Amino acid sequence: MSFFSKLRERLSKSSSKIGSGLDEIVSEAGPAPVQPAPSVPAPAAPAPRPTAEPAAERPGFMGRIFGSAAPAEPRRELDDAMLEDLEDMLIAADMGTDTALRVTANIAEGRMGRRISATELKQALADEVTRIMTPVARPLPLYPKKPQVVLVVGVNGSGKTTTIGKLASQFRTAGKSVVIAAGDTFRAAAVEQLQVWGQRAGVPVMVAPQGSDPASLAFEAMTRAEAEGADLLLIDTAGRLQNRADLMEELAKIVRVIRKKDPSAPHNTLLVLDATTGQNALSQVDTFRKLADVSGLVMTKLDGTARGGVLVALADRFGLPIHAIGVGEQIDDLDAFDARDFATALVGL
Ligand SMILES: Nc1nc2c(ncn2[C@@H]2O[C@H](COP(=O)(O)OP(=O)(O)OP(=O)(O)O)[C@@H](O)[C@H]2O)c(=O)[nH]1
Repeated sequence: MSFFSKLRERLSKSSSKIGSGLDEIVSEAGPAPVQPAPSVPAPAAPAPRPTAEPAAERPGFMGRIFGSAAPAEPRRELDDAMLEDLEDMLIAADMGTDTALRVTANIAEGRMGRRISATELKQALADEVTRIMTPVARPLPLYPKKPQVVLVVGVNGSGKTTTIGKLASQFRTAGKSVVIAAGDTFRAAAVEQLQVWGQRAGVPVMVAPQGSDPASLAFEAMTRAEAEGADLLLIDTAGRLQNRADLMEELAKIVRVIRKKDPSAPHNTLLVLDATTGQNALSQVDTFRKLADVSGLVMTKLDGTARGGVLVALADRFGLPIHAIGVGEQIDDLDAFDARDFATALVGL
């Protein structure tokens, strides 16, 4: 199955919320406007011929020639009330107030007073989402630097381990050599999980005794990656946010230590976000940008949530590159982020 088909299928909670929201908004229209009465009296209608079919269902002349046309879609005049409904629906779909307002205003431009269908509205929304997201849809940049050091940050449970496993596997498939460092040394379960992913991906995972200093593990991993001429070093980190000062110090120390080996490292700092947290993802970006020099985002768990609209809010507010999205727990359920594919799937087109 192509990733786009998977995305369409797995984004269905978000897309059915948005898609059916737009259908409802349009169907809330009152009766179609009354046509002005013809100035010339119409000729008396011929007496209806007895027929099994109601006359209204008979196809017109063009329909008889080209085959029967689909029933016309309901339409609603785009006015202030409809825009307000649209804005509320976008906010409910986790796009955030500012983004919802901007998107609504852009959709209104040039369309006020026109009677539009749900399909036209979906198309207009997909265009707006694509416009916002195109500048941030950038795959993880790869540098000739060996090893390219990728620091992976994010709160516990956001999907860091899984993302590292999936990335490692994809890089391996692309012929790159990879080393993983299990930098959350406090959580034995996290280390074990990373080892399982490493096995699946065929990538060595460097671990340290529970509770030991993650920075010294990072240094050892850097030494090994250099010695082996590895293309990439992926470093997992702890995600405890209860004590930000500790976490900040831990991350800063990892960076200090790897810079002893390569002053330009880390080359990427990926923040992994869980789509099911909705608007909370915005405050996580704020927090992690203060803790680390976040260079790009990965959004996981877009399957199984109706809150996928938050990715639009993130793109609009921060403009940070979105490198990849996750739509499941399997190794091939992560792929580069494509703005048009995402927008189309999100609105249910
Ligand atoms: N449905 C779904 N589940 C995912 C996705 N990505 C990760 N998960 C699941 O989310 C859970 C947490 O993922 P982890 O990769 O362990 O998250 P973490 O950030 O490393 O968390 P810690 O190990 O607690 O630090 C696991 O059960 C994963 O299988 C995704 O894209 N979709």
